[in-house]
Amino acid sequence: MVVSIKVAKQLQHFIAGEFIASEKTFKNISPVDGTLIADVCEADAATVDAAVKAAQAALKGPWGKMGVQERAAVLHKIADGIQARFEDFVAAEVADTGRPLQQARTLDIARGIANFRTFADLAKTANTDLFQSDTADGAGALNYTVRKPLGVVGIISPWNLPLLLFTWKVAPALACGNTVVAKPSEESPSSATLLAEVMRDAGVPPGVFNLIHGFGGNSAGEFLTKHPGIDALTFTGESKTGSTIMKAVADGMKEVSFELGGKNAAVVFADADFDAAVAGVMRSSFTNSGQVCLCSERVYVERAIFPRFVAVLKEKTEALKVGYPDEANVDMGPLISHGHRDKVLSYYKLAEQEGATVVTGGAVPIFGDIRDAGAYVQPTIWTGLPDHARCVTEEIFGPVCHVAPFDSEEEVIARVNDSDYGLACALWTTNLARAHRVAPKIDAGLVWVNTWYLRDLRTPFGGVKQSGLGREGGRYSLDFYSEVVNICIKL
Ligand SMILES: O=C(O)C(=O)/C=C/C=C/O
Repeated sequence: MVVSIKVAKQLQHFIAGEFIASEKTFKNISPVDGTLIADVCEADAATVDAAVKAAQAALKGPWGKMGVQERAAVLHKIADGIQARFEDFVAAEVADTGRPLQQARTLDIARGIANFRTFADLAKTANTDLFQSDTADGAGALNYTVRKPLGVVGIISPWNLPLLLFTWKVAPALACGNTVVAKPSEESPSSATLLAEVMRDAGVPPGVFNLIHGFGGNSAGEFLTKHPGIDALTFTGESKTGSTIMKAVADGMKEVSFELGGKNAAVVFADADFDAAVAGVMRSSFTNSGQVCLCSERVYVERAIFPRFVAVLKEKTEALKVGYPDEANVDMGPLISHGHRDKVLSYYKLAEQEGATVVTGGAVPIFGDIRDAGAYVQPTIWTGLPDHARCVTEEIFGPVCHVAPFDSEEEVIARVNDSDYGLACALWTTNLARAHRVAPKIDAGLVWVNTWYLRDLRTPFGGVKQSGLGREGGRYSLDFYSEVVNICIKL
């Protein structure tokens, strides 16, 4: 049984505090069984323009005059609103993505609430700089910093963790006094639409939060990116889309924050806690059907434990329960769409052409029921590919990893770093000195040791190289979503 969705059968834009339909619509299809979830309105350039104008107007309204304490209270009211409709948000997220109910509850919706609360409190408590400066005349000067809103922030968020990543940008943008025009992915419009209802009911002034639906190129995403009224743009998604957006905003010199792709590594040393490392690599390879930018698609295992590690990983992977979102103990749902499944299956095929040994998986599970019309794939493990194989260098974004042996720290660090990406890495070792020695040598924005995807929302989050520009999280978000101004007073 697929979880019943509680959003309207037509998902509309939310502009200046009102839900607005548009002529053109597209279909939101369930990845569990291929049925229609809802028709979704597609914003044209005029609709996007109306949204940006509403956001600009709202800056001059009560929101622009609101102090940080009052603004923080509004963000807590939004969090309260999500909490009050928790199961509606779970149903919306699960309907769009087919993910296990349990994950939607403990990760996606819980983090939607946490993101608003975290940035409400950070905005209230974050200090800025003050320097007492010497001057030639001995009287001195004071240099202090103030943070001011950027203005209208354009937000384009992805389908893999819909509410989590949507609110990871909306919350700090609002906390810093901006207004927003936000476009969720066309693959996951439901929870963002519910959030618009919560914003309205929480009394967020009209025009502060505007929601538009649509696609990227030649659709809402492009119209938003190119709109002259946008003062900054934040995007999470594929690296190639990131560079397209960067070109689009270059003329207007807009501030941009990008959290992009990855081809993350997990490194398991022989001195690791074996069971913890297996469990950790299972999580970092198969969570959310591998559809997390932080997932490990490359696993390096010290040679001494390589055969045993692969054997146990195979056994655990074959024990994973792939099924309906609301099945008891389900571990993995489908991919987001048939289109994305075609991409992942093309890599499953490519791997065999590149000479991979398919330890397990590599195909589509046959359920013999309505799920066969969904977008499921088997969790998959490969070995035997060379480091330069496309399946070992290109982001697949599915439940798959390639496991390779290594012999020394120097060797594995070089192999991990030999990538166009640099988002995250997970190291597994019980040797403290090794952990502190190796972690800083990894070219990535995030390095976990003996864990994966443990998140403290105050920390900087973002990637190096093709994995992104800038950092989100804690005061890093406050700095991105503000103009940081230095004021010098001559005493
Ligand atoms: O956990 C977060 O705050 C976050 O940004 C996760 C990003 C995952 C991308 O796929």
